[in-house]
Amino acid sequence: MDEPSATGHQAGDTGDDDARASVMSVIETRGLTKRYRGGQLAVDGLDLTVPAGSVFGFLGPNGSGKTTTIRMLMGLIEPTSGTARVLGRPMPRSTRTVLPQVGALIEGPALYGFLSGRDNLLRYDAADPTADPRTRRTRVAAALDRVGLTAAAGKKARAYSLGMKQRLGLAAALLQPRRLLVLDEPTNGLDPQGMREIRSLVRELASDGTTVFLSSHLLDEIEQVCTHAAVMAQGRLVTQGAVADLAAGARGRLVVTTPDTGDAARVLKEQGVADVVITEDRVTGEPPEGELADLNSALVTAGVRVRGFGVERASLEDAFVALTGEGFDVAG
Ligand SMILES: Nc1ncnc2c1ncn2[C@@H]1O[C@H](COP(=O)(O)OP(=O)(O)OP(=O)(O)O)[C@@H](O)[C@H]1O
Repeated sequence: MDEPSATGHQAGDTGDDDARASVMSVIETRGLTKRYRGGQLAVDGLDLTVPAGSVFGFLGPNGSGKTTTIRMLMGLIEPTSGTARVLGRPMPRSTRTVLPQVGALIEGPALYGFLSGRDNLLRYDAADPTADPRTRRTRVAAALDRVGLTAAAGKKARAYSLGMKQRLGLAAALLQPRRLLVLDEPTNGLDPQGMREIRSLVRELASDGTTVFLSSHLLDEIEQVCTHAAVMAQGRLVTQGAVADLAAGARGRLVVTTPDTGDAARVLKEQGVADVVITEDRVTGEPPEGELADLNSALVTAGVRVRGFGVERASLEDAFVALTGEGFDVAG
């Protein structure tokens, strides 16, 4: 693949196979804040660090400030205070150097319905002053192939399904080699099949070393595709880090499967298990510190017939609840 054509490289700024790039933060913000004119504090003192090569999930309920952050990162709006660096350069000051190296899909792709998918891409590329017209057709064909739209390339875009439109938008973001892809809610409005397609495409892109920053209000989506995540709530960063570490920070629930749920619940409470809940043949609760085998043995000694005993793996949702004391409830 060609190198990005930007000039004035600094250390770790020359490509994905550069070992130095792996230690660089692709996105870094410090105290990033946006207060809209109406007084709404949309983003409040955000310190975000996105490692190179990560698939970074930017998670938060609707209205938590994700789109506002992305718009500041892309130099579309000015922060009220704080700083943002993308690919090591300050934004919005370096927009012209940085943006050619970033593929973005923000708020749905802008497509011409009367043009075919292929012609949309040709036109989009022609509007990019950094794109080489001599390689245009080849690059468009490669991007269509990448997103699985080769067979449908000649169809008018208005005949595309929502998922195909999203994929065409991704193809537009992939017309040139990119070091960073920024996708704002890429699966929003898609059916489960369309969601799966976009997710597997994201995984594939990431396996080539491209850093992917994607926003979502879907916890399980982040768990499925992301290596790292940041969680936003009401404009503030709740937590960030490797997805595995975030979930590991929260303890999973103890689950006992038994026909003797009443007795089991009583024994578990006596043994210090908190928040005991009975659902059908399962009793769950917050495991106490200490040896879990002792709990099992207390159940058996009390004559409780135990079919299953274990601790469920903590999810990102458990972590969110533990950190905010609230459920991860989203509207829409
Ligand atoms: N142009 C604007 N003027 C005033 N307030 C705004 C503007 N854009 C967003 N807001 C407000 O800022 C807050 C954060 O909005 P933002 O769109 O960044 O959140 P989000 O997490 O991206 O949510 P969504 O997924 O719904 O877009 C919300 O309360 C929203 O109403």
